[in-house]
Amino acid sequence: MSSTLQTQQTGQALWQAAVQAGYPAAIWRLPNHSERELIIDASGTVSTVAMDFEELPMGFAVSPFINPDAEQTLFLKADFYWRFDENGTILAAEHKHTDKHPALDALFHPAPATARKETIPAIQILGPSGEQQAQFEKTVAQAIRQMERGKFRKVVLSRTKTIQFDEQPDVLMLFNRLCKAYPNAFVSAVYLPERNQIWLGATPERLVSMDTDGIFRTVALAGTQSAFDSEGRPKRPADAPWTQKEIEEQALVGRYIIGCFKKIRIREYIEEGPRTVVAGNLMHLRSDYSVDMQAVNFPQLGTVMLRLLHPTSAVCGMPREAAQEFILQSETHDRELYSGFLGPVNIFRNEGPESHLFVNLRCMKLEGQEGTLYAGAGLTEDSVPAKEWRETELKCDTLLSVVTKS
Ligand SMILES: C=C(O[C@@H]1C=C(C(=O)O)C=C[C@H]1O)C(=O)O
Repeated sequence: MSSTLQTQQTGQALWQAAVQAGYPAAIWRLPNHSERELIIDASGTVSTVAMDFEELPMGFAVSPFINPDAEQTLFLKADFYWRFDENGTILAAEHKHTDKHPALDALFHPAPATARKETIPAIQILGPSGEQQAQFEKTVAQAIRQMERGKFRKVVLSRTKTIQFDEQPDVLMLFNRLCKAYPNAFVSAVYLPERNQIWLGATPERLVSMDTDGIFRTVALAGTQSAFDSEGRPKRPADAPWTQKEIEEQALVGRYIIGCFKKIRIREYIEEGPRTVVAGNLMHLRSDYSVDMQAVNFPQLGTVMLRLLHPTSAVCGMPREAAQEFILQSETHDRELYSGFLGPVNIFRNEGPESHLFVNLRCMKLEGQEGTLYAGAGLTEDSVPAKEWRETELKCDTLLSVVTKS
């Protein structure tokens, strides 16, 4: 490890160097943490792996929505790893390669980082059109009819919103703004050179976490309302009114998780909630589940549960197969990595490795100057099409308000 590197590089310069040289890179900040972590895969390509926490090295996983048994998961190896504090001071660094690696030239002697643009480039909203809104609402009505006929009980329908930046946005600046705006979200930016994409997001939904103490965690998150009242004042979470539709919708996600525990005969889980949680401009209902993996003597619990859980009924529906079929038939866009999962795997912190996978929500795919925002809404028999559209608008705003405000 080079000492020059430790003192002179900043997250900004390293990220820029990786992107300019075409090396896969991921930067993230865990919920309620201040440290940022950055990895670079020096192979230059992202591999496709089966998600197995016991087998995988230290890295960052990214999964598409469609990923049966999590066997087609993209994986960025942590050939280079740094941890920074809020001000960019390096707290820890770990490198698998020596000074001979060609990646080093690009990373450690980068072209001077272009001056930080303090202002965000202007954007134009390219879509959706009124026609797309009408189409979305028509599909909601179709889903309601199918649910009335008993085809499925819940389905999550999504849509996109396309924006065009007037010039290339500074991704690290947007990342830092998201970290500041949403302290309790998982904030990340992932550069995938083969796809020529950067995915940026601030998600409120944990899918599978395992900390150094061997505690497994997951959540049931659903139900959405604005975090502000009609006069724009923040609502008190404890006073948030939830309708029967939303309570039922969240309960379905919880039941699905408990069903997964039952399948593998885990009875010793702790369930807390549901309670109202704030996620930026929104509020949701959330129940938390945890299992002490040592106490149940089940070290593979994370891997097994991930395969059973994804995609949960928070992003797909229930029963899963029928809901997924409806999504694939009715949505007019490819979800790609939206509503998949992403996060650090086997990152060594303190005493041992930790893994934290989140559902890829409140995210934007950036291709050059074009950004695609994704948002979905959980539909049940009691859904009202116009309200579901409004909900997806609010979900797009979580990211949009941060990437456009100057
Ligand atoms: C599907 C999304 O969010 C999910 C759906 C929710 C809902 O239907 O109320 C709430 C939180 C998330 O589990 C999204 O943000 O795109």
